[in-house]
Amino acid sequence: KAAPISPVSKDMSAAPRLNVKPLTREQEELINTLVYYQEEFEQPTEADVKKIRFNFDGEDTSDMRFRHITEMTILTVQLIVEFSKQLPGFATLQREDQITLLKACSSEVMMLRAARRYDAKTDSIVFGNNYPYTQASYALAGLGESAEILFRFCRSLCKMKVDNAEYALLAAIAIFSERPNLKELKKVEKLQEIYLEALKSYVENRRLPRSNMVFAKLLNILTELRTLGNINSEMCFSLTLKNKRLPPFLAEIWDVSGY
Ligand SMILES: Cc1nc(-c2ccccc2Cl)n(NC(=O)c2ccc3c(c2C)OCCO3)c1C(C)C
Repeated sequence: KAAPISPVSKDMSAAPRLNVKPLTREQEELINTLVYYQEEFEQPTEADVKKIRFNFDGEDTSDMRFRHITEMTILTVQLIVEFSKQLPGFATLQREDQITLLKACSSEVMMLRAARRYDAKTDSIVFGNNYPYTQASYALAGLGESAEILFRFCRSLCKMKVDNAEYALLAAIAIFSERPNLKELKKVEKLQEIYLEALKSYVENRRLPRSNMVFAKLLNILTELRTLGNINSEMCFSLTLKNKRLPPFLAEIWDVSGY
């Protein structure tokens, strides 16, 4: 019985590009696995979202907005953890390194998820409970200037027409990144290399006519994610100065002292 045609190979039915290596079977499998789990852990369940009290009827204060964002973020970070655990190779790492990677990548993958949930028509980010976040609603929650940077990032990825496979691979590459205090750095780098190779092959074999340098632009996104993640850490710290507390789960995963 022939193996089922995986979605990736289906749209590879066009003639292979000139002197471009086709995706290997393993790379196809890897990408399909990632896209599957990206879908699996895309949205919080209805039940979870219901738990987030979201009745802004009456006065809609900055605090209520802020709390709503923190609760949505907790659900989303938990989905990122579940996605990471399914990544081929993740389970081969020591528990300590798994934690190090998850703490460091979570805000970066959050930004990727925000970009993926960005809707150009309404210029808003539609997280889990289908409540659109505009730049204004971010500002209302007290995240004004960082919202500017986030929305610029979302628009640029939207213009690049980053597809599901590329989002999933970018997330995996961000997860398997060199971070301080890793015990098995070489192992993480080796894993990242596999995902980078798969992304390179995937991009080169994508049929849709796209501007060149797509792979380079996708790698550039990874650098941007580092910057965004760092600004998030600065933001976390500044919140403690403004006495805006983060929920313990986020304070712990993002190393906000004094939680
Ligand atoms: C509870 C909570 N949830 C988020 C968040 C919300 C949406 C996407 C990504 C993140 Cl990390 N953030 N972070 C931001 O909203 C945030 C912080 C700094 C940024 C940024 C965002 C979205 O985006 C661009 C660069 O700087 C926070 C706290 C820290 C307020």
